[in-house]
Amino acid sequence: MTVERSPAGPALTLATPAVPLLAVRDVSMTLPTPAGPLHAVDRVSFTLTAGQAVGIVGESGSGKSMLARTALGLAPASARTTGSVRFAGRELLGASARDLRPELGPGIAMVFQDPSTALNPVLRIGRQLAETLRLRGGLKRRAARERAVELLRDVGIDEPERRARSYPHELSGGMRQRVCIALAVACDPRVLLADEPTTALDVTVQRQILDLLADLRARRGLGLVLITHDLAVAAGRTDHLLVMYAGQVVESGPTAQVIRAARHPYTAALLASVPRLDQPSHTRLATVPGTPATPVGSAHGCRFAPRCSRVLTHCRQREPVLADPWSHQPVGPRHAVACFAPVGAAPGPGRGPGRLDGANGEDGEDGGP
Ligand SMILES: Nc1ncnc2c1ncn2[C@@H]1O[C@H](COP(=O)(O)OP(=O)(O)OP(=O)(O)O)[C@@H](O)[C@H]1O
Repeated sequence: MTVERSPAGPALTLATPAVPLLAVRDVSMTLPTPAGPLHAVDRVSFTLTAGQAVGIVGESGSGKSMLARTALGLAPASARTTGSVRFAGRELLGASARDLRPELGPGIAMVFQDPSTALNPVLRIGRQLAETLRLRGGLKRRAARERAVELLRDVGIDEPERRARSYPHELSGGMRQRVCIALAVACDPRVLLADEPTTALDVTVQRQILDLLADLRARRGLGLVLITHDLAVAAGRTDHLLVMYAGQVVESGPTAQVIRAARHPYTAALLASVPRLDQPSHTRLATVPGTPATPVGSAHGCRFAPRCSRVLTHCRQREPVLADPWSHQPVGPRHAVACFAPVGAAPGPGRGPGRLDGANGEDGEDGGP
């Protein structure tokens, strides 16, 4: 909290930093499997403020969806969860589904990968929207019908009055996803969690849907959590990035900075696998070598070590913690990495996350997690 002097006189005004809408602190989620406990989410922390977009990226199985579900109190029934998730000041972890409904219903909404499974195939889309508005928004029948059409217009559907009478199968994949987004924002949520919202769509439509999410975020001051396996989707669309590997966040920082100067070898490998416009079309894309780790049972050392090009003996023995590589401070709002040999630093056993070569105060602040 900072104190500012009013220009009109000696009276003081207090300027508080943005209060997080969603504060995820040290959240872990373990699932029982025949091979032992699966640490699907391991000590993850982040915050989201109004109007901010946080991207969660990582390969398939890295724990992105499980993190999102745990944060919403939707982890599988057999899961063991620890940590804290506060939404608008209220603790969500450990609360029953019944207790959560009044908070989550209007407060947090989700958009999923496959719009066709999220819609009822035998109901016209206007009816589906109107039902949601009546049941969850408390609108009367006529007001709900009118609002449904407004919402369709709001998410960029042409001729919304006519389209409201369509069944889901009569719409394109992009239009169906727009309808799902309309359903998600129908009751004015404060947080929108989008889990691979464009993975099932072709590239042009992907861009339109991402533009729509950015537009809704700006107009409604929504906090957006964008989950994707594709760094290119998160780049330029999010303020802060969390890179997940085997259930852990291995790098966290302002998106532009992480993209410009990735410090974790895993992030660097993910970046190398993103196609670039200036690459000749026949260029073979790099892939992250090896297969993703499944965090089952107890393990020693860095989970990425078996696939890492910069691995040290040390990395197989001790687990690196997420820390600010410039200041040796625990994870803060700026760029942090969990690596003993971050990209840009001369590797050396026992140095821990430390000062990086050439690293200085050039990194942007985003006030993020
Ligand atoms: N219901 C479940 N029971 C047991 N293990 C599960 C269950 N759901 C997911 N997992 C495991 O939890 C880990 C994290 O899965 P999660 O779905 O969060 O990954 P992800 O990063 O979202 O990948 P994807 O994009 O493929 O969904 C994986 O090892 C996965 O196999």
